[in-house]
This record gives sequence, C-alpha cells and structure tokens, in this order.
Amino acid sequence: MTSRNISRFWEWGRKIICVGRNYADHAKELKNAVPTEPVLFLKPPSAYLKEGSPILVPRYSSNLHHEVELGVVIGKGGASIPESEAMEHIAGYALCLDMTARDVQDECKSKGLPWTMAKAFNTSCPVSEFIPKERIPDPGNVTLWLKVNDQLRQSGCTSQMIFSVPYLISYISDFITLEEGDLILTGTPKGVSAVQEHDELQAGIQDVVTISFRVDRQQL
Ligand SMILES: O=C([O-])CC(=O)C(=O)O
Ligand SMILES: [Mg+2]
Repeated sequence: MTSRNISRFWEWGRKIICVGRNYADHAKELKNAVPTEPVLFLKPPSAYLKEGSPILVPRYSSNLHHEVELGVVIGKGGASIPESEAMEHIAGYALCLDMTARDVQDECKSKGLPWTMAKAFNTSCPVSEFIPKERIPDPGNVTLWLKVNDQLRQSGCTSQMIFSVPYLISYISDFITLEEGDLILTGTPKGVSAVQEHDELQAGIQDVVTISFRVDRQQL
C-alpha cells in the first residue's frame, strides 16, 4: 500500500521522458530533419516547477526558449507495452513546458554532445495540476497554446504529432520500463521563442487547463 497520490506525481521522484521533434512544423523552424523514429531525452525530477514559483534562466544561458507540450502521466507501469494496450497505462495528463536553453543546445548539437545542460536544469519542467484521464478523451486531438506577456506565440493541435501517444508509450517502454508516476513530454508545436527576466508566461490546453509562470534570472 502507498499513501502517495498520483495527483501529486511531481513529488514522487520519478523520471521525465521527453520526445523531441514530434511536430514537423517545429522540427523545420529549427532546421532539423523530420524524424523517422522518436527523438528522446530525459529530465530529472528536480526539474519540476509548480505555479507560484518562477522559471529561472540559468546563469550560463542568454537564450531561454519556451516549448508548450502535452504531458502524459503513467498510471500503470510496464515494459514492452503493446500499442493497443498503451491507453490503459495512462493515469492522466498535465500541461508542461519544456524550457530549453537554446544557445546551449545549439552548442551541444554542433559539438555532438548531450543536451543535459540545455534541457535538465532546475525549473526546466513547469507543470500544471494533474488532469485526470477522463477530462481528455482523445490526447491526439487537443489544442495547446502559449502566450508571453499576453502575445500568442504557440498554438497547435496534438493531431499534428508525428508519433501518437499510444505509439510513444509502446516505443519507450520497449527499452525504458515505465513506472507509475513517470511523465512523458510529447514534443512542442512551432512558435518557440526566447523569454526574458520579468516575462509572464501563460499556457493552456483549450477547454481543460491554464497555467501561468513568471520568469526570473538565477542569482549569481
Ligand atoms: O529542443 C527541441 O527542439 C526538441 C524538443 O524538445 C521538442 O521538439 O519538443
Ligand atoms: Mg520539447
């Protein structure tokens, strides 16, 4: 028996698995090839951020980007999950931001190095409250949006994802065992752009949830 409550999944210390380049329009805006297999990376649980605390621009970055994404919260763990059973493993969803130090990522890419410094720093994973599965009957058909200081920057539908949520669960679980409380970030649509200290970010899943976060700079 456990007293942990899945609606506070960010407190569980579980892994965050991120999918990159899952929308062709975003892959193209960063001049990346449209992938034929999912591109994956990880964030540590220390990256989680809840509303009320600011997103911190890392000291070593001067180009922090927002990426609004649908997050999938795993309810029932498993390995080698067939795509046809994947939906049974979902407990719910969360609206997530994959905050990315784009200048650092560009440098890592050019040197052929991992993206950890660009993607996994403290506060790089702001999340909404837990959204029970029933509130999103089809994760392949929800609209995500993001505004910076009231200006719309990102708007896209998850129907544009290259790899669907059930496919991703099956693909990932073939080599990383999924556990209850894990979070999968499913990639961002186009419109990513830089944020500055004192900016106000607002994002939403249309008709389901909204979140807001302020941006601050990590103290020297
Ligand atoms: O940094 C990137 O462009 C890859 C990524 O996370 C995404 O597409 O959501
Ligand atoms: Mg992303």
